[in-house]
Amino acid sequence: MAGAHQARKRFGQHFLADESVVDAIVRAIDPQPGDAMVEIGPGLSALTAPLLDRLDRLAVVELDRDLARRLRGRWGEDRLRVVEADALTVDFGDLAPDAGAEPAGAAAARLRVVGNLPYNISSPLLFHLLRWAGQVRDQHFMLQREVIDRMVARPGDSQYGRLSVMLQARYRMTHLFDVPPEAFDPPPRVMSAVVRMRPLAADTLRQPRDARVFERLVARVFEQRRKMIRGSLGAWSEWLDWDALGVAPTARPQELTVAQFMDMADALSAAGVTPTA
Ligand SMILES: C[S@@+](CC[C@H](N)C(=O)[O-])C[C@H]1O[C@@H](n2cnc3c(N)ncnc32)[C@H](O)[C@@H]1O
Repeated sequence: MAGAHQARKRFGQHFLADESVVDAIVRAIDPQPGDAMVEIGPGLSALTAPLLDRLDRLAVVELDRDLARRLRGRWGEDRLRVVEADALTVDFGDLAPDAGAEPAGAAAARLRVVGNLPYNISSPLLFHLLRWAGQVRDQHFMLQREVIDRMVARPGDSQYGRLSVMLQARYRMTHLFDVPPEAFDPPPRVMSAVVRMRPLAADTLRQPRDARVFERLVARVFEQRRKMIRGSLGAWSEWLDWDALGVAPTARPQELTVAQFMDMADALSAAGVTPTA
């Protein structure tokens, strides 16, 4: 399957080799001709080719220079825009294939992001992509099963943490199906799965007063996940009226809901606390 290309471990290269899994992912994505879609890590085009069979155009972000060259040689620029870059540094708002052809923001608001992601950067990439959550229609990703368990974990679950809270504040996520190591060449050591992420509808989405305070608060308490939140918050805890919040200062972070984290962050912002304080 990998042909003449030698899979590079440092780029997390595990190429999909099972056609039935490719079909299942493409069916889940359900690409339509006019979609503004971006694929991260196209590799040897296991997903790219069937996506392009259905789309007018596609943009891809690939870090491996050899793979980027192969992709350019296979499709014309009018169909496939190859961005040779580290997805962690890419401005996805600029990438929608027909961005610029429509009024500002309109194309980006339809952005669909897909990919069999490099597992070594999956969490930072998910955090990076959060910046465009307001412009995204949906995201479909193959990830390590363990990462998807963390994304969809609920308060009280052992996997519930920073990733769960930050993503659930913006997205509704569905674990679609598992994919075994044998579906890849070379096979990874872990189980994989496919997740669908759809931004929360406007009537359920809550924006924190200061997104940076919310981010800092969540990061801070989960840095010491076994500690009571009052202890992890240090001086910040003095600004909080625990009774009014309905939160026990002795609670551990994995017991709190996304809404409770938002309430705490908003109380801190209202008190004038800054993310660096
Ligand atoms: C797991 S492979 C998937 C390849 C292909 N989509 C498939 O399903 O067979 C991950 C791909 O992401 C690329 N990649 C790794 N790190 C990257 C990064 N930081 N930015 C963009 N692409 C990256 C790798 O070169 C590889 O092509």
